[in-house]
Amino acid sequence: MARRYGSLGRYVAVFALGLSVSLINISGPLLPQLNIINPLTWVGGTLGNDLKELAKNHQYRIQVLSSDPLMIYLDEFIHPREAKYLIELGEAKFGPSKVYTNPDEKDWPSPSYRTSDSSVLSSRDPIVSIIRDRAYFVLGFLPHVGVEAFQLVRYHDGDLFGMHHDWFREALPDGKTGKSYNRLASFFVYLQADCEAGATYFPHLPPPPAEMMGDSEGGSERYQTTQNGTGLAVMPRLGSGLFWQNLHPNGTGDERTLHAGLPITKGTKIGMNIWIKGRIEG
Ligand SMILES: O=C(O)CCC(=O)C(=O)O
Ligand SMILES: [Fe+2]
Repeated sequence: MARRYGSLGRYVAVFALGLSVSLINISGPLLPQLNIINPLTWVGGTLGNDLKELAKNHQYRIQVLSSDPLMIYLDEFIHPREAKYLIELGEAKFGPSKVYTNPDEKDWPSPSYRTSDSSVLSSRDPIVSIIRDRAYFVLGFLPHVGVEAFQLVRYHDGDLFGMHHDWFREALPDGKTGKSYNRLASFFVYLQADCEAGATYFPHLPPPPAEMMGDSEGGSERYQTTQNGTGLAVMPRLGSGLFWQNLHPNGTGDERTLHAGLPITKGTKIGMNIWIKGRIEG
């Protein structure tokens, strides 16, 4: 008996050795597909968690630029690493930006009115989701019913987006609920600002007061006005941007939120829109 078990043991040992040799043989070519044991994937995963931690703990500052309409400067709202990540997320999906035609703007759209490219980001992405929560925190007590998918907009040399409102003349049906909504508020944040000019310009907003322009915080790097001192021009700065309210409390669009992305004269500017949905009764 003992000898029979002994020889069986030898068979098992030889079989096990053969199996492990064949595993060694196949593990080479298969390695890149096996996420758990591929060291490169593992390092990538670690970096992802690291970015999530960074995103969850990110701090920013705010500054009120106007109370009516509500306009808030978001100082370093997005970390440069988050910005890089979001651009990479949208990179492959850029296509010519669309323009919604409003009935009262008769000569829309002309090809030179909006020359940028746009890309919609996946709402399921974990970093997008952390930033969405950050935006919701800013909204605080403002009643809202959701957020559109984040939209990147990219400008190269000479590109622009002419004067427009972010709100719609006619409320839109919400894809999920079918109920009408309009864009209650907008976040517009610069994810890349390697450009000259290209301010976001609001002709009906108050210009920055002179004392803010020369302040120790570098006010003039953030905001400017036109030569004749009308309107507010917010300069592209990586990670910073604006939050403003588009609708009056009764749900109608605020005409004073008219704005444009002025042409950039050199380089690349990438911004990200986060549009907040407000419920429209009826
Ligand atoms: O590019 C800008 O500065 C503004 C962009 C904008 O207003 C928009 O995408 O709705
Ligand atoms: Fe806009």
